[in-house]
Amino acid sequence: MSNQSNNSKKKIHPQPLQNVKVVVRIRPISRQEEDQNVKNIVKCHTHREMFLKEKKYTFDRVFKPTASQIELYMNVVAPLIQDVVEGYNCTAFAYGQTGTGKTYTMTGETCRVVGNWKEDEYAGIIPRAAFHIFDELNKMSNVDMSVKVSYIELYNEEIRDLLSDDENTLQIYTDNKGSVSIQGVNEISTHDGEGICKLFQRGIVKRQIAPTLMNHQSSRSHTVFTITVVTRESTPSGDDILKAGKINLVDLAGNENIARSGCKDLRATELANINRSLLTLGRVIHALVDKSQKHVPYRDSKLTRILQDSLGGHTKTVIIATVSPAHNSYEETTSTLDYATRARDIKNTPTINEKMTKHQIIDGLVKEIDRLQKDLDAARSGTGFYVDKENYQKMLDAISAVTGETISADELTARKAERIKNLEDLMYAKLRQFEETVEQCKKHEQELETARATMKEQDENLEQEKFLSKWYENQTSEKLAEAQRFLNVTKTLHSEKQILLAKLEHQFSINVSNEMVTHKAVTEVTNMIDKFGCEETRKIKVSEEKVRDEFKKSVLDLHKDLSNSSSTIKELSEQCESRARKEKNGFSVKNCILTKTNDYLDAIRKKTLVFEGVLGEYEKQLNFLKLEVPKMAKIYRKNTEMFFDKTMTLVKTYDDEIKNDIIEAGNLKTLECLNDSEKQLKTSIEGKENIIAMLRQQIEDENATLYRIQKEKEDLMNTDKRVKDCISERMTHLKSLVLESSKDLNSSLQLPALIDIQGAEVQDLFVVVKEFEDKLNEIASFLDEKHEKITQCTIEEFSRSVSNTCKVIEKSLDEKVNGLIKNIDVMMGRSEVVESFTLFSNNIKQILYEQILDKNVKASHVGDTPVRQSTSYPSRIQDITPREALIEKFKKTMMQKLEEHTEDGCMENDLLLP
Ligand SMILES: Nc1ncnc2c1ncn2[C@@H]1O[C@H](COP(=O)(O)OP(=O)(O)OP(=O)(O)O)[C@@H](O)[C@H]1O
Repeated sequence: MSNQSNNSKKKIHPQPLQNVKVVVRIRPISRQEEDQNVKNIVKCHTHREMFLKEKKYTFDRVFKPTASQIELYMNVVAPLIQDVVEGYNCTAFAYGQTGTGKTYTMTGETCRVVGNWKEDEYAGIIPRAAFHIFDELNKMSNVDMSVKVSYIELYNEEIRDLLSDDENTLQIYTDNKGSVSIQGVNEISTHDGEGICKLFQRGIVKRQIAPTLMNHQSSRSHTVFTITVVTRESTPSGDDILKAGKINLVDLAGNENIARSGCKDLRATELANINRSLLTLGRVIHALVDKSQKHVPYRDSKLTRILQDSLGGHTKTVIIATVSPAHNSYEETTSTLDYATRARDIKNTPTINEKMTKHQIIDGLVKEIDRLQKDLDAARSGTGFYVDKENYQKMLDAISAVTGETISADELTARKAERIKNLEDLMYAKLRQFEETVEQCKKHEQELETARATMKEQDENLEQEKFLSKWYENQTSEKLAEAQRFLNVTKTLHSEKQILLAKLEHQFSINVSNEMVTHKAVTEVTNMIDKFGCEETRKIKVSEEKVRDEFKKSVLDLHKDLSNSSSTIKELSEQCESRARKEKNGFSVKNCILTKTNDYLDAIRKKTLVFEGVLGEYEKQLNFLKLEVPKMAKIYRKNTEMFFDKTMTLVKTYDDEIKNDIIEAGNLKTLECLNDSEKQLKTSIEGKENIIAMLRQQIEDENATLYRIQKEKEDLMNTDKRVKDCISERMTHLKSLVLESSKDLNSSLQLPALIDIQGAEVQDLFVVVKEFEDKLNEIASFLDEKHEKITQCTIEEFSRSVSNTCKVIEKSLDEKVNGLIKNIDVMMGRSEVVESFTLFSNNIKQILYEQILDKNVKASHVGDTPVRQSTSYPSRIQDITPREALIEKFKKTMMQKLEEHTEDGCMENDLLLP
């Protein structure tokens, strides 16, 4: 049975009258028409007005040939879709001459949607509406919905179901409320737009199409594609609001004249039928508009019967009149536009089909059963077909109401006969329906029983749930209070945590920065110590090497000089000795010289010893320094590392006071270390100063000795000079004497000859000899004297030589002494080392103060530290009683109450909740 038969159960709310909406779509000139050089005789004036030649027409909308499918859909059909979902019945049908675009408008070129229905350029109304309906339904929430589709064809005045596999024709019937239904039409449920399109495609292939002269794919039947939407919404009162709306999308076959269409035989019969139904449609429209006509000939054709509700009924209707702009279609276009113009005056009363509650349905069914029961009783009690008198009267009234005519008895009899036939059909249908309904009632009764039992159970459950919910309510408020307490504690802890975190962050940033400062300072100090240690060690090494070389050289030179001196002196002594040997008193001179020389050598040896002693001392000092400097560097390094480690440990603690104390302690410790180092240095410096003083003393002693030696040397030199002068004088004198003596000696050698010869003269000779002897004695004494003088000269010469040698030695010694003094100066450089140490330690102190203490970031005040206090909060969260235990408790309570009530004889079901 069609969904339309259910209309009898629907509650219909009358609505204000609403004119049928009429739009016109002008097709573009086709290629065929272009070839025929047809003239365009249709012009659009505004979007509501158009001209056919000079005649002006006004419609709800006029679509130009260029108007797109989507433009037409959005303006004409889209508003109806919303109405359908609301529960209205709507109809959109295309009417017009064959080949003017009815199928193009309703179906489109491919009878489906490609992509989004709002964007596809070519889809017609039906596929687009299929998707649009689901878009609208999907916007609704908490609504059950069902969408059904039916598709019928009216061909040669016979109705065929395009969605059914059998070829049976279907019957139309009108129910007692005047609603037209098609018996047995297939209504197929679908869940999406795609599903609707598929059904549409399934049906369309069965549609009667044939080529005509006017359209090579001319639709030879009228089709009605119906989408029914039922929504069910539950109200808080428990009733269901049912809304049932539908849209009929009608594609009529084209009106055409047989001659132009070129139809013959079968096609001509087809055309005659098409034209008849369209003619009736025209008459119906005319009758609806013409107030003088009381009878609307819906029944004259099946098309008008199907469209009865859409024309002057409760449906919202839109007519799309399609026209060709070609001059050779002038007559058909005029006819279509005249139709359309007339149709604009048709008035409908659209109503929403809604609100069918369960109770109302049951009431309706009971009444229907009652009525049918009466009919059945009447039929059983008589022969033939009987209808209950009251029902019969209602039928008559209904006929009068529908036709609105006063009819003659014969007419009435004829109509009654037809009506009775219809009623017979209906009766059988109703009987079947009745039986089905009785079955359903039984089923419903059973369901009712089950529902009652379920309700009872649910009541009990409800009590139990009330009990549980009350209990949970109490628990919830307790838990809420507990949670609030926790919340307060958490809030306090959170704010304290924020303060502590801020402090911690602040402290951490200080620590990081201090760590960097300290690290930098320590690195600098360590580098300085390393550099200092290296530099000083290098300096000491250099000076040590230098001094050692100098000393070695000095000592070597000294030894060399001494050996040279010794050999020179030896030589001189030998010379002297040989000379002295020639002289009488030579030994005494030699001894004298040797004694002097030995004295001198002794003095030099002594000096050498002193030098060697100084050198030894100096080496000792050097060795001491060599050991001392790395030790001190080590101590510095150790102290600094110690300080760094301590500072590192300290910066990792958060307590400012402790930190400051420890930093101070660290600084004190460092200072102590520095002081210790300073003291050690001082002691070392003092030691070095003593050594230097001692060395100075030694140098002074050496200087004194040197001075003495110099003095002695000077004395010696003076003596030498004198001896030398004397010797040279004597030598000169002696030489002259020897010369003279030799002269005298030569002359004396001539005397004996003179005696022999001159005897007389012997006396004279003796005298002369005596004189000679005297002279010899004189010469001897003179020679003695001379000898003495010569010895003196030799001594002087020797002294001079010695003096020269001594000068050389002295010069060499001077150089050595100067070298020694220089070396002592180099040694004095140790005081520079000490000074560098002092400077260095001061630098370190400064760095430690400036880099660490001054640059160390002092902690600033970051909020008050939260006061230590005990926070009270529940140490354990009580478990929630399990549901099963609660249900057990509830049951017990119920049993107790029941017993108490039974004892009291009270039957009230007023068990109190806990
Ligand atoms: N607005 C339009 N724009 C473009 N082409 C159109 C338009 N209207 C119709 N046509 C074309 O005109 C031809 C005939 O259209 P259609 O089959 O829809 O006419 P019809 O009115 O349904 O004819 P019939 O009554 O014979 O079935 C088709 O080829 C169609 O593509």
